[in-house]
Amino acid sequence: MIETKKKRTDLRERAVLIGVITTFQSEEKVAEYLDELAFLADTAGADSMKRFTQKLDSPNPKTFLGSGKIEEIAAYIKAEDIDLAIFDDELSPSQLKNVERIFEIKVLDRTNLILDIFAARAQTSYARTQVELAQYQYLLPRLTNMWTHLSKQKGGIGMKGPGEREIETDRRIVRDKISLLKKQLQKIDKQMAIQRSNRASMVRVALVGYTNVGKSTLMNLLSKSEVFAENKLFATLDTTVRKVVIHNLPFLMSDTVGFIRKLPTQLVESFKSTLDEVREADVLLHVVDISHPNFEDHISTVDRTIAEIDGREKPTIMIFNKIDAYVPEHRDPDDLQEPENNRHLTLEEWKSTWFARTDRQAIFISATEKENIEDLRNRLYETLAEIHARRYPNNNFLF
Ligand SMILES: Nc1nc2c(ncn2[C@@H]2O[C@H](COP(=O)(O)OP(=O)(O)OP(=O)(O)O)[C@@H](O)[C@H]2O)c(=O)[nH]1
Ligand SMILES: [Mg+2]
Repeated sequence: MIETKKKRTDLRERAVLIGVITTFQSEEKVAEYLDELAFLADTAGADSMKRFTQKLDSPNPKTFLGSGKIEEIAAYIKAEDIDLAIFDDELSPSQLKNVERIFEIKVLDRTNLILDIFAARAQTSYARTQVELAQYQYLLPRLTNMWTHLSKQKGGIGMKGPGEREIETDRRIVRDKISLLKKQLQKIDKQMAIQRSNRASMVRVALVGYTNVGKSTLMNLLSKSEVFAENKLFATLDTTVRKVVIHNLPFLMSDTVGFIRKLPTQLVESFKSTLDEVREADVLLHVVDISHPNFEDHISTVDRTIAEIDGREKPTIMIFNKIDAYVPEHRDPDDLQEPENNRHLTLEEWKSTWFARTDRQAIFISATEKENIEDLRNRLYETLAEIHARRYPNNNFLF
């Protein structure tokens, strides 16, 4: 037989990314979403070979995209030996099936990809159980037509977890599995609640923020411990709690899972217990990567997710991290047009905007360059000492 395709030596999969431009999603926004999708794909172990976008007023009910675009992508997939097509938007189960038939490769959406990364990264049995529950919940409505026509041996991205083993299983078994997992989680939750209540008389602080902003790096810095940090999305899946002492004030600090746009609702649901740390915290430290072009969107995503977890307003300190990497976008001084976004603002301008706000404190730091960390410590001390004194009037930590 003649070898038509070039031999592939690496283990990484080759992916195409697909997004749609609509009245709600400008071309610029879609480009940003696809950047993030490419980062997610990279974290999952796939190289993004090409991006396809289409302007759509409403998605095609059968194939999501129009038939011309579908054919164009299918041709590319064949010619370039692509393993995986990833949509930024969620497809209906039948659209997914139809597109898979035409492309003859795995088709994932953003939710699926995030679930896959979580599955690969879950370390403890608690995290694994949570992810598994989310996967089954995602699988349930798609069970009748998921991947049945694809080779089951192939494996790889999107095939970890229940999808791979139990394609033929009927919904009843999946439902049983879901309720079993829920019971297991409840049991662990109870144990964790007891553990939490044993941590007596200490003020509690939770680090929250978008994924990859530097939460774990900051945790390491403040607690002088070693928490896994790296330039990948969702490096942290399990909440880590450390005792931190600033001057003479001890408190508990927890590092939590990062948030992301369109974090699958199933995941938010099953991670709610992990996020009890957030719910039970006295103060939130909302870490932001100011060097990221979309950091303002990230702030709103995180605020929205926090509101979902716990509606109550909590004292929040905004920590703008990575100031060492912040570069304002160049803007022609003669340009009189209203700028489309705030990316031209200097760091000083950002500071004065945030310092002027009365609802939230803000501080600007670099965790890796250790810039402004003393300020942060002092700020934390002031805020926490006050809470501590109010809550434990007889426990005089000062002397
Ligand atoms: N330039 C720069 N990079 C930083 C800074 N702080 C953290 N990083 C880098 O940002 C990346 C992500 O850091 P993490 O601490 O893992 O981020 P995280 O928020 O815990 O991420 P998840 O656990 O994935 O949600 C790492 O490569 C860090 O080295 C900083 O102040 N400046
Ligand atoms: Mg982390």
